[in-house]
Amino acid sequence: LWPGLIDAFRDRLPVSDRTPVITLFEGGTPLVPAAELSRRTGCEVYLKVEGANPTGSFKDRGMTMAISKAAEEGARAVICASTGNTSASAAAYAVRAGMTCAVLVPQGKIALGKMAQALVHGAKLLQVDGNFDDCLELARKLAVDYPVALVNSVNPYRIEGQKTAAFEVCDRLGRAPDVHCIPVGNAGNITAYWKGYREYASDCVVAGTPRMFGFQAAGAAPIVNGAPVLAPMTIATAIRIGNPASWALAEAARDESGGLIDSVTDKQILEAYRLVARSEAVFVEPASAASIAGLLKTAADGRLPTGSTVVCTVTGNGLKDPEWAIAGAPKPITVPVDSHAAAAQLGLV
Ligand SMILES: Cc1ncc(COP(=O)(O)O)c(/C=C/C(=O)C(=O)O)c1O
Repeated sequence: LWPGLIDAFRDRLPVSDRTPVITLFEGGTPLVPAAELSRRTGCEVYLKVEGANPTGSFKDRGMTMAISKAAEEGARAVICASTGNTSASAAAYAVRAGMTCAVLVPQGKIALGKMAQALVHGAKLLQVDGNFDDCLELARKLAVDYPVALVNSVNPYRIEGQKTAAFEVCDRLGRAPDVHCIPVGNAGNITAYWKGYREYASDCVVAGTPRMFGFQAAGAAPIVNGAPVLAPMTIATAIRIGNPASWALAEAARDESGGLIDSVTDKQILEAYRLVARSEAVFVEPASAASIAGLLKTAADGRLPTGSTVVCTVTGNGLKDPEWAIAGAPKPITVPVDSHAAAAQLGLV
């Protein structure tokens, strides 16, 4: 039986028997072999399906740690800025801890499923007349001036929780992958994976570390451009971030691992989004498909050596943002209650 993240990796996390364990039994997510992506790239490709976490994204890994440590420190209220998934997760874990939760989201730029989660869990939600970067600046100021604990990925406990995904990949494969593909927004997750891989390698649990391949949306690619993006634009609203809080750490992960950080267009993201659902039966939200789009891009341009073992983290559940699945689908057909009519429409006759 899966004990939840903190108990699964207790000896590798900054917890003690004084740390209350606030958990929704997150982690232990599927590592799904991707036959079609393997065929197309000539590699051995796996998907780390983080949409299978309790609130539907990888954020639960960081939140079980951040909220448990906040509880240990006596916090009664938490705050975060979010493009949606952090707020959904913080709201849920705050309920488990009996804390109040304030979330700051960029006005009109949060997917419906994520907004629903924050609201249904009773978070105090403020829409900020600005983008995510403005929200994070505001959340940081509030956490300094008021008795609320900041649970964004600038909180090191978030990174500690999220690094466990790298442990799970290695435990399941029996080795570190050659390459790990991941979307990059505020850059906490690429930082966390790299930390986890380095820890496993330095403890000789695995022989080596993967090259980290991070991918930003072309309209929100500050690390690729080498400058903040003042008005980030992408349909992948989860990574619509122009000034990542963990910018330097993401570059360190790229450079130390001999990897890369590149961008993919919204068109490439949507193509990957549809491909992975149609061929691997995994429904991810658009931002998550950036890692698949990046896999395909680097395979096509020769930067991904054939025969590599590759893991792509798909970070969020497709149910969070279903509009793009519907927008791209053929219009639904309506038939009378008549089996011949239905058979004809289904091409059975
Ligand atoms: C589905 C999904 N995929 C990728 C990312 C990028 O991860 P980071 O590079 O660690 O930021 C996010 C991030 C979301 C938030 O930053 C937030 O919820 O505020 C996400 O929700």
